[in-house]
Amino acid sequence: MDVTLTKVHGSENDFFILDQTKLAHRLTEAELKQATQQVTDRENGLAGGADGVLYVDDSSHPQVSGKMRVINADGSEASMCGNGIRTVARYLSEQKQQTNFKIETMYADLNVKQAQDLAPQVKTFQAEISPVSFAAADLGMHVANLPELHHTKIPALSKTLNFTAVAVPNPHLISFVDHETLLGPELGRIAGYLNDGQNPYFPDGVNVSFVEVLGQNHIFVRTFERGVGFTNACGTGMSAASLVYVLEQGGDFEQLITVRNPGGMVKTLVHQTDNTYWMELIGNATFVGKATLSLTALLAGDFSQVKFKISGEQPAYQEFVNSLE
Ligand SMILES: N[C@@H](CCC[C@H](N)C(=O)O)C(=O)O
Repeated sequence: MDVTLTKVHGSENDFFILDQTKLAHRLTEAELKQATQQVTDRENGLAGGADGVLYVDDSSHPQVSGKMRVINADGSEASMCGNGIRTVARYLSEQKQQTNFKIETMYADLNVKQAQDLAPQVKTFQAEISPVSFAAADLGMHVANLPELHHTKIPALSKTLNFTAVAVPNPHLISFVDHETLLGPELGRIAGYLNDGQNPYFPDGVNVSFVEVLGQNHIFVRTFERGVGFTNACGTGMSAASLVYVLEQGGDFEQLITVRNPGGMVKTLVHQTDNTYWMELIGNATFVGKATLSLTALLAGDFSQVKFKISGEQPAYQEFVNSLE
C-alpha cells in the first residue's frame, strides 16, 4: 500500500499530513505511532523530519468536514495542535472546496476558515482554539493541591518566576519573563524536568511557554512542547499565552494580538462569551512538499528511495519572515 505524506508548517512548527481516507485501509494505532516516530526523526526521517504527524480522516459528526488526530514526534497523542489545524484546514479546504467549516478534534469540533493572506503568497487560515479550562484535573496538574494555578510561584521550579496553567484543551504552563530569561536556559531546564515522566507536578507532561511583552497587544512566545522539545512555535501555546496576557498583563479582549515566535508571527484574538474564554489563531498554512512511499518503507524508516517533491511555497514564507522587524 502506498502512502502520501505532505510536509507542512505553521510558523515553522512542521508536520506531515497523512490522509487516512486515501489509503486502502486505515493504519492501526501501533502503525500510527511507529510511522510518526520514523518520519519525524530529525536525523534519519523524511525531508528533515518534523515535530509530529497530523492524521486526517472522515468525521462522523454532522456538519463537520473532517477529523484531525495529532501524534507528537515521540509517538504520544495530543488533544489539539493550533499550528497543525490551520494546515489541515487548508488541506481539507482544497480537497472539499470549502472556505469556512468545522474540523473534529479530540475534544471539540472547531471552526476554521480561510483568512486574508498574511503576506503575498502566504496562504493563511484562522482556527478556533477551545475549550479552555484552568482546572487542575483538565491539566493533569498536581501542584500543592491547588484547584487552579494563576500567576503563582512553584518553588521547586523557580524561586522568581510566576506560572499560570491553562488547558486549551492541551495543557500549557505560561510564565511572563524578561528578554534575557526568554532566551536563556531556564525554559529548557524547567520544561525538561516537567516532561521527564517522573515529576509529581505534571506526570503526563506539559507544554511550557515563556512570554515577553513587546508592546500593547504584542508579545513574543517561546515554547518547549510536550512530546517534542523546543519547537519554532506552538499554536495552542501562543493562544494560551494570549489569553493569559489579556487576563493578567493588560492585553485586550477582541483586539488582534501580534504574536512573534522563533519561526515567524501569528495573530490571535481572545474572546469571552458568557463565562467562557476562547481564542482564534490566524497564521500561515504553508505546504513545503510531498512524497509517496510504501507503508513498508514508512514503517521501516527507509526513505532512501523516496523522491520529495518541493512545492515552491517556502521562499514566499521566508520573505514574510524577513520582512518582520
Ligand atoms: N505544536 C502544537 C501543539 C502540539 C501538541 C503538544 N506537543 C502537546 O502534546 O500538547 C500547536 O501548534 O499547538
